[in-house]
Amino acid sequence: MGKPDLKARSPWAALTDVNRVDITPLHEQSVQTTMTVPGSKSFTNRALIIAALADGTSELSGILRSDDSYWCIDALRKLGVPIEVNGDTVKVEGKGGQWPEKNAGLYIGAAGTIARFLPGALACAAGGTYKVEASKRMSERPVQPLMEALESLGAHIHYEQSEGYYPLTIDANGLTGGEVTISGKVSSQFISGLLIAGPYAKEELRINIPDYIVQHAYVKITLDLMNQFGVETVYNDDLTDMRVPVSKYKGKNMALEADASTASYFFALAAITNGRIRINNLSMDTNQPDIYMADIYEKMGCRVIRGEDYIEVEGVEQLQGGFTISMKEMSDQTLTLAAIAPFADGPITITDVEHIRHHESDRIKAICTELSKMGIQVEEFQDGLKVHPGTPKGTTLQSYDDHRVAMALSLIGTKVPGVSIDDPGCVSKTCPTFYELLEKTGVSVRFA
Ligand SMILES: O=C(O)C1=C[C@@H](OP(=O)(O)O)[C@@H](O)[C@H](O)C1
Ligand SMILES: C=C(OP(=O)(O)O)C(=O)O
Repeated sequence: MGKPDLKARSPWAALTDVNRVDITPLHEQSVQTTMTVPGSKSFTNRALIIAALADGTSELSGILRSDDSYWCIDALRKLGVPIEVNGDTVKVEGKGGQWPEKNAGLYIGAAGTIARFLPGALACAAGGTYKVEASKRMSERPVQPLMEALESLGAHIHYEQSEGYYPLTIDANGLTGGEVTISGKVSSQFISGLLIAGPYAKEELRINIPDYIVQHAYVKITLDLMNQFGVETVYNDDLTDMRVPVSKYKGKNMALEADASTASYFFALAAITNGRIRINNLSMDTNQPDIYMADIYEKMGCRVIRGEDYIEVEGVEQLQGGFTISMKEMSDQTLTLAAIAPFADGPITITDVEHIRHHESDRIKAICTELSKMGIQVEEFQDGLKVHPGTPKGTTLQSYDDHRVAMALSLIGTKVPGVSIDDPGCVSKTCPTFYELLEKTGVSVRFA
């Protein structure tokens, strides 16, 4: 296990000095809570970049305060965009598609959203030289298909170390527009990155996807947000053909959605502890794909109430397994499902998620290793895994500097004694308050 990349932890991180968290199971009492979860990472970083590109000022409320959004704000400020932060509200003074700072060095931490959304936004400006550095892991994650697409639209990109990877330098000299073909098999974020820059190209941008898009809902989130900021795109149902007109975003005040991915850990907690959790700042009325974990908890025997402005999950005595499921469309939740799978009454097989081997860690390998350490029988496939029922044995687990590994494994600690997780601070990538929220549900956590 490599050391965590602490440089990527921002001033909004928590627990950076903490080596380990010990989690105590709930025993007799079950979780019965109503709560709210922080803002969506996906909405926050899209809205920040679009607001910075816009004409006029935007006030965004309900932003996520985490490493990923901190580094996004930091990069935009270094580009000369005035951003005022007040709690979870930000005011962004848009610069109309040009960056006031013509020469800047940017650091984007471990954020896939910035790594894939910012390059197009930089390249579409009329001038400027921008060196962009990322965390160690983000510098190993793929970006080449996006960079090649941008180069085909006239962008000048220079790799500082390895061809196709961060760090890299972008010499902004505008994007031509016209037709571009890009695969959606590795990351939907490449496509969102092209779309966000699209209105500032010299001609209409037409994006063709020759295969399919992993997690296409995130592309829909991008298209909808562009529309809300005043840019009307045209696209077909499966999002394989999209057109972006030459246009400009208009500044807008907006309340951002809460994070459905974060919510899912708490629904999972209710599911495995036969408890009940209501989250009252989320509903099914969202494009965030992870909201459909509600359907999976239901399939496993939980009771789900889909309210107009809340979602509630109530667990059962015995969760049901014995199914195979493609998690392609909500692959961030692969780890959550894998972590609760041992508590089901039959094996659960997860397929179609090979791309998560390129996320914050090789997530398939990480979860198989850690579940095996606890004595759970797991079969690892190139594109997924099969988890058999069993009682995990408590031990010290690794988080692989991956927020979702830490959050998913923490769930197991609420059920069985002796679970400790190294470097729990990695949750700050998307949810620095995760352990605080967990404690509020009644789970006891101790930091060492
Ligand atoms: O666009 C987004 O906000 C995201 C897209 C997805 O990435 P990939 O399409 O790269 O899997 C998802 O995993 C990530 O957490 C957020
Ligand atoms: C894959 C993830 O993040 P990123 O935005 O860095 O791709 C994630 O949050 O699970």
